Amino acid sequence: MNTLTFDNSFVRELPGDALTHRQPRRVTGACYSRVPPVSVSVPGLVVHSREAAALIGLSESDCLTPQFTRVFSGNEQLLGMDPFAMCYGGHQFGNWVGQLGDGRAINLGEVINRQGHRWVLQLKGAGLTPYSRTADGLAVLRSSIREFLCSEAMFHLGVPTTRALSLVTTGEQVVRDMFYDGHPKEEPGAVVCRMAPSFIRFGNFQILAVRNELALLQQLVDYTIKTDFPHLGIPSKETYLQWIRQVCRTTAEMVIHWMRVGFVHGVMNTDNMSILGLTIDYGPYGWLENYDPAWTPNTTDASGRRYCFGNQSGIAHWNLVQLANAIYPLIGEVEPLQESMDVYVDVYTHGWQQMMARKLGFEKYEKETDEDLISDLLDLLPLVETDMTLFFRNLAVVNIPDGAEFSGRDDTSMAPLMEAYYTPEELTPAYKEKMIAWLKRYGVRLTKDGIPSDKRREAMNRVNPKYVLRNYLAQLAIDKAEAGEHGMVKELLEVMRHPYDEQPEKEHFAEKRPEWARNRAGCSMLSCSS
Ligand SMILES: Nc1ncnc2c1ncn2[C@@H]1O[C@H](COP(=O)(O)OP(=O)(O)OP(=O)(O)O)[C@@H](O)[C@H]1O
Ligand SMILES: [Mg+2]
Repeated sequence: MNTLTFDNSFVRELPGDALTHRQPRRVTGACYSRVPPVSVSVPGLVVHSREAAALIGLSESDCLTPQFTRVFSGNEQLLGMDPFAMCYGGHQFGNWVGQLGDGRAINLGEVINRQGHRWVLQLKGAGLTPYSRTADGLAVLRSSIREFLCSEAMFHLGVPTTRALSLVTTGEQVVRDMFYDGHPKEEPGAVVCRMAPSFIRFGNFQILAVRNELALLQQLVDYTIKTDFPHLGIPSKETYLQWIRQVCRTTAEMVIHWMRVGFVHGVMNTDNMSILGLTIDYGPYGWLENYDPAWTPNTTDASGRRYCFGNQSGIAHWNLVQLANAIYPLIGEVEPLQESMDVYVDVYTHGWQQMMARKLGFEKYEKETDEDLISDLLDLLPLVETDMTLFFRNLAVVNIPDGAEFSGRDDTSMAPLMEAYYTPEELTPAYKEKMIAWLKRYGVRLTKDGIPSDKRREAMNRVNPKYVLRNYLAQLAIDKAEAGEHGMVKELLEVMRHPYDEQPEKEHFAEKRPEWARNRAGCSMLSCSS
């Protein structure tokens, strides 16, 4: 542990708040406030991620020391740490809300690992900061388990994400009104240590632009380019535009991955958009079970569905426009910024098409055939409750003979897909006919590529996961953990380390949502209360 090397560039190179007390306040002329984590009474390690630990050179045995638990609960600071909370603002649900900031996240320091890579260590739930506004700076076990498991599950799925190093319980109770309906209750408190090369969000730039702190805005942009986009070279107007275009590309790629695996972020406010295109803030997120583009897990968003599955790409674009507006004063011209926004549309459109083609096992997207084939499938899926993950995974085993025309004459061709339907007994002959007709066209398309079935299956299985962090699975692990039993959290982490592999003894974790979970809180409905 004491071998960690820190290089705290953010606090070294950027101006901080002159005040050092913890009380919530408006912080101007600064990018952060120094604030140490609050000590907790009985820290207890629930789980850690060996892959995340390895990124900063920590071994398995390092993670099992009492010091590891002390440090990542906030009870001990290592030499070289210089804790701070960042100042940022944001658009929440489309409205500018002013200063937000790390209200319960505290950055411990920036580790430089043996390969020279920078990893910022950040505790979430570590106590009051100047940015806590009226809240308590804490996090509960329920939401911390969700954050920890999903961060690592996403990493193993190949989705750009912040990482989770550790999850500790604090031994303290935290009061939460889960559905904001006047029923507060005590829940166990917890702290997650996250890691990312940078936790800077769109909102870090926005707050400076809105306040007209333009010199500081430029300083933060220059710092970001120098630290996280060094290949762009010396900051200049042209560099700023290149930078924005790169943020457009990485953001598009991130959302394409979400669409590939069926992830719904749930609260895509501009303060939850990472400048590195990493998925950040695992709050009221959810995994698409039955394919329904209008689905959102976030109860706070139930009426508008702003952040539902099908809107994610459009919202990311809207958020990028807000970022472009924020850096406009450094460019002074609208046109090049507008053109940069087109990069997003371009990268998203083409990337999404290629991604869908790969999900279907094609070598590459062919507009003439695939445009209709894909859109017809996406029209078919919501007609009856169809589990997205199982549908695509099982599509690989639909029997389409190599080289020979796929007949798709009767129901038997659909057999592997039956597992994906929530009420298979209710499939009407008309629906089956439509699906079989689609499968027939799909078969013709596959024959055209001529990839041998086993090769195609392998390729499909590398992009269509078997195991995702189904909402009800996380909830079952939470129920057990709240009763003091952490085994399922660890077991889920293990399963999610190999999401594309068959794990015969873990088949039950690949099953579609059971009926009891359809309307249960935590499984299909989540609030922002965490
Ligand atoms: N319990 C809390 N105490 C203090 N501030 C909070 C708390 N919960 C949320 N906030 C703050 O409210 C704002 C919006 O919250 P949001 O739910 O997006 O973030 P979060 O889950 O706390 O954290 P992050 O985005 O860092 O993952 C942020 O400024 C956040 O720090
Ligand atoms: Mg947030």
